[in-house]
Amino acid sequence: MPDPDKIPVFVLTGFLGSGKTTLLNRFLADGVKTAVVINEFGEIPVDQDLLANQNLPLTVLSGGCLCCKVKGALAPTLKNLWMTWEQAASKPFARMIIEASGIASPEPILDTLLRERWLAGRYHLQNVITTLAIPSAAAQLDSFAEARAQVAWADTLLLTHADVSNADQQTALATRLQVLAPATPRLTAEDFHALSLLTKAGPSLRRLPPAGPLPVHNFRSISLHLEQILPWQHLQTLLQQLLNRHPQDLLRIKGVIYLAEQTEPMVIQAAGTRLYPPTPLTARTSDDRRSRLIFIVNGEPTALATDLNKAFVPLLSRNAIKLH
Ligand SMILES: Nc1nc2c(ncn2[C@@H]2O[C@H](COP(=O)(O)OP(=O)(O)OP(=O)(O)O)[C@@H](O)[C@H]2O)c(=O)[nH]1
Repeated sequence: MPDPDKIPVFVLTGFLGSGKTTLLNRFLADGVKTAVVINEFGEIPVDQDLLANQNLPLTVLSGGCLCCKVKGALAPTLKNLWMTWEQAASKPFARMIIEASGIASPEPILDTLLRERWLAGRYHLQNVITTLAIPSAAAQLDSFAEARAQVAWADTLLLTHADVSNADQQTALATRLQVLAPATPRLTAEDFHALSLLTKAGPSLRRLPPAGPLPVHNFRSISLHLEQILPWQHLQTLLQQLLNRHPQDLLRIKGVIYLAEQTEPMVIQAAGTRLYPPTPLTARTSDDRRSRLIFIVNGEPTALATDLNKAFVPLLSRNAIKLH
């Protein structure tokens, strides 16, 4: 049974664009006071702007993964949050949700939560939930060790994008999961029970992740600030051309953009070669009218960087493209 004196922690993991932030918003809608830690690989964080509820203790750790470059930031973050919690007469949160970056391997995160004595005495790791986008997950599991680790360490697998998947994709994913995690419960994100994951007790015994060197990723991110305000059709054409020219290496695009035809900022997202239509931002932490875009790339992004320069440099202020 979870210890009532410890704060329950939920780790939300899953490959790039698989629906973690979407699910986080659904979880937060239950109104339980929640501290949220969001980890983003890109240098310009976007996810915090996508949260419908901006009125919560939120920490964003960006510019690397919690499993490697920013692993060291997790323990102090959780310690500070606990101190705030302990000193407050009215408790600011009753649970914590950590959203890992889409390319994070979960082991180092679990290692921090389970092996750091001070933390393990105050926080209880309740559930590790891994999202998998049905149309793309089988190929990601074949290509990326990080995706396989996310499945291997999950307490629950949550299948997303069922509405845009077909029977072949569902079978391909089910076949992979039967090999990688045959005993791990699977839910679809639409399933009513997905929402009850935050009240369900986690496993009574946990494997400890093996102590070892931190993972080395083969991913890069490119971020850019766009000062010129474009019509959507123009930007859409530029982005779709990049996605079509780099189907293997360009894994994810996301950003907050300003468009000629809209007064409010918009969110754009692409995962795989799918570019989603822009959606208005309901909440925004700042409003500087500068669009920002993040591209996450597998391998050295030389060819993509060249194409990005060709497409965007005429529209940018000097040195606005950063490789990370
Ligand atoms: N059609 C469909 N779209 C979805 C579903 N879940 C999420 N999306 C969309 O997929 C895109 C990516 O979703 P996110 O929730 O941002 O994914 P993420 O895992 O947080 O992405 P990263 O943090 O970049 O790894 C967004 O445009 C979502 O609106 C789903 O079940 N069906």
